[in-house]
Amino acid sequence: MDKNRYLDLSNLSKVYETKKGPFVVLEDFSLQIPESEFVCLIGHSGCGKSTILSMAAGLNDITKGSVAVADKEINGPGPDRGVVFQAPSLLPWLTAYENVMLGVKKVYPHASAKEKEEIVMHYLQAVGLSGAIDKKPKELSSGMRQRVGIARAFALKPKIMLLDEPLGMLDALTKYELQDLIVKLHAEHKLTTLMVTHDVDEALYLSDRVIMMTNGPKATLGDILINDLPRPRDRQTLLNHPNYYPYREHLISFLEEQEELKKKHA
Ligand SMILES: Nc1ncnc2c1ncn2[C@@H]1O[C@H](COP(=O)(O)OP(=O)(O)OP(=O)(O)O)[C@@H](O)[C@H]1O
Repeated sequence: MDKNRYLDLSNLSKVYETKKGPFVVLEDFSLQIPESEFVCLIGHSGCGKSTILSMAAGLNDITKGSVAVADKEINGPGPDRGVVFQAPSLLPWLTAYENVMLGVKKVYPHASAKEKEEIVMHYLQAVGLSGAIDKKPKELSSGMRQRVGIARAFALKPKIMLLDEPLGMLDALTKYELQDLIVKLHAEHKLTTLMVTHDVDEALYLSDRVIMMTNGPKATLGDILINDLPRPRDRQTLLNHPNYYPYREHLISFLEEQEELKKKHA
């Protein structure tokens, strides 16, 4: 197995059929993510970030190109890929515990009841929810619901984690808490991760590399920032690092350039 292309997105193109005819959102997008790497994907709204993620998740047909996980080409969703969206789709009539258990039962059909319980409790504890396991989604704050979504994804022990703006709808404080949680989980599990975000500071805090996408239509990879800010990271040390602001400036300049191009072509 080639560990340098643990998640291999190869020459991806996506055409959506619309009333006005075919719409080429994405053209020839390639990205290889080595095992354990954390990659953030940034780009202007509508450039196709979620489209890439949903194709990698197997939830959206690939028009051209391929996605492989650990050398195995995917052709649909699978337990090898955990997915967390902006709002977790929890079943409202089940408790936090039962929502996580649902997936665990599917992925570990042969585990004993005690083993399954241990897995569920381990991940609910890891996301700081041991005190709320019996609460239903409507009794939880949006941050807590997202913690359940994260626990559910990790409990399935996927090979790859796909995060589509998981913190996009949270208030600033909750967002910081969950960023810290994601940093902690990544340090512990070293899961190969592809995460979409709009937030350049979040990208610099979490990632090993930041992939910048050009505008659509026909969006593709525009630039890559190698984020070698030292780990383990904490917010304050990062902000004081001499490379923090140059890296941030690099990302913002790219987005500004794309904004200018967008205006020119409007
Ligand atoms: N099912 C669909 N049919 C037609 N067009 C679609 C469909 N899904 C997405 N699109 C269009 O494809 C483009 C890319 O959408 P996508 O959601 O991937 O972008 P994004 O970069 O994730 O945007 P955002 O940052 O706003 O979430 C957008 O113009 C969107 O309107």
